[in-house]
Amino acid sequence: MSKLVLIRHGQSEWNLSNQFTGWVDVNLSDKGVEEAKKAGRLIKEHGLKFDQAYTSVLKRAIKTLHFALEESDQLWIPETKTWRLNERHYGALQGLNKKATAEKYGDEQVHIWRRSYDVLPPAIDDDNEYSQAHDRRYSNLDPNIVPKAENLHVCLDRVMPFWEDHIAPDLLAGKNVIIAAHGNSLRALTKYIERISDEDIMDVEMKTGEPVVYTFDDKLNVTDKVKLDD
Ligand SMILES: Cc1ccc(S(=O)(=O)Nc2cc3c(c(O)c2O)C(=O)c2ccccc2C3=O)cc1
Repeated sequence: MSKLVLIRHGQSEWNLSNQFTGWVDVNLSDKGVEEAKKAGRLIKEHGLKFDQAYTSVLKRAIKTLHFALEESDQLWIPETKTWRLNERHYGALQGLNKKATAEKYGDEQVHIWRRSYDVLPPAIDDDNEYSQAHDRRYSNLDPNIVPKAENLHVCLDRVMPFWEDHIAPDLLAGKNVIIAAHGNSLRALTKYIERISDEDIMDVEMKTGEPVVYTFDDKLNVTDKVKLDD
């Protein structure tokens, strides 16, 4: 038996200002810090002990993981960061708020993007202030891998190799794993674990900072799912 805990990062500064964030490395808001610490207290109260942690290469997820592990006295556990757990890349929308998006692209286009699985937003230009084209943390990646925009399908697909190569083997080895990541990268894992359809996953959204605990049998079938809250 093994356990997997998924935590969506606490509220970020751009969640607060309602801007598309994607791969822009914004910080947690004060509320987001409190959400992360509360997640750690809940983990401690439930006696959850981990063997391995995974997170993205974005500070809002990394700091959520660290606050939660510190509150549960587990900052010492092995930790791996990967771009594959990053949030969906919103392309040229990164940095725009709701008003600016509607003004630039129109309500009809926003409605299409909002409900689509396979439609790409416009790609971000390398000279856009919110582009990651020159970001050192991706310099070791094939430039063709670093996205300039992602649809939900592409985002979910680039998460899954990390599940296959790292997370699933840990769980099959009986390890307990904690992952602090983002709304859409966690959707990918939730979709696979719970066998959710392409259509239904559009309506699945995790709350910020609320730990979700999956229990697996030795064949990686889910035997229990619990959301930790007060
Ligand atoms: C920053 C922001 C802009 C628009 C909104 S919304 O109220 O229009 N709701 C909304 C909008 C979108 C989306 C959304 O989920 C949403 O609730 C998207 O998922 C989306 C994905 C790829 C490109 C564009 C979008 C998108 O415009 C919310 C927040």
